[in-house]
Amino acid sequence: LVSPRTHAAAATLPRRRRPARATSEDDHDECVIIKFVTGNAMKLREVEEILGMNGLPLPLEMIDIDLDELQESQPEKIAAAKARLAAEACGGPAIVDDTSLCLNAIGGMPGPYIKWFQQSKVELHRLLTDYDDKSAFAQSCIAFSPGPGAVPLVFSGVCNGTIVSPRGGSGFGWDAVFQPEGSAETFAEMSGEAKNAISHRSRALALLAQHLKGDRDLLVDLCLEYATDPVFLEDRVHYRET
Ligand SMILES: O=P(O)(O)OP(=O)(O)OP(=O)(O)OC[C@H]1O[C@@H](n2cnc3c(O)ncnc32)[C@H](O)[C@@H]1O
Ligand SMILES: [Mg+2]
Repeated sequence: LVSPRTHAAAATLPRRRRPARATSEDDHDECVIIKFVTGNAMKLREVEEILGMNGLPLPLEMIDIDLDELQESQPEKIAAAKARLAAEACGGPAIVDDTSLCLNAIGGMPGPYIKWFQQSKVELHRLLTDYDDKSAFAQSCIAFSPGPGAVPLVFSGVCNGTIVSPRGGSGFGWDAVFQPEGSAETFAEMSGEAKNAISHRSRALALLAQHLKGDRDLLVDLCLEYATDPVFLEDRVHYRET
């Protein structure tokens, strides 16, 4: 983490020394809450399970907003655009996840368009009927924005696997047709803990947590400098009980 407004260039900038804080300022730190923004309750649950109580150096609050999503083939760009919107909607630091499922035999499609495939009820395993190559990978792009107007940072986690006929009753989305490499079970046949131990999402969140744990004071400064009066999208927002 580096000085506000330039954090994307982290590697090239000297680290800022933070002055000693008065008690009232320390209290102010407690106001910095990072919002995890998603419209998907199942994704939300996994993120809570993966990060647990102490996964990040600042409190994380889940907020249910179904953000508009950029249509774009590069998932990192989609996640970054989503994080920008999320930070604007919350008026403060925000984290989002954008997930792709890429089938290698058909050039990585549907990739980030997987949500629309799911909604159209296309049976994913049938897409590969004419292909020997059933391999696929799931990718989670987790983007963090310290506040409105900031350049988000994106962390990517990948889980390789195979597309199979649907098996298993737990999980969500395409979990029943994705069998991760090295496992005899699909994600939907595994326990939540087993999925979280190897999933695309947990890999991306581990990178995020590793990045944010560096210097808590600097992270607080960064978030406070971007903080503005909250601009809530009143008609689309409701809080989730945490
Ligand atoms: O509000 P957001 O966070 O965007 O939630 P979403 O459901 O729109 O999620 P995505 O835009 O990332 O779309 C990914 C699609 O893949 C599904 N999905 C995401 N993560 C998954 C996972 O770990 N296992 C199975 N399906 C998943 C999800 O239900 C969507 O249909
Ligand atoms: Mg989405």
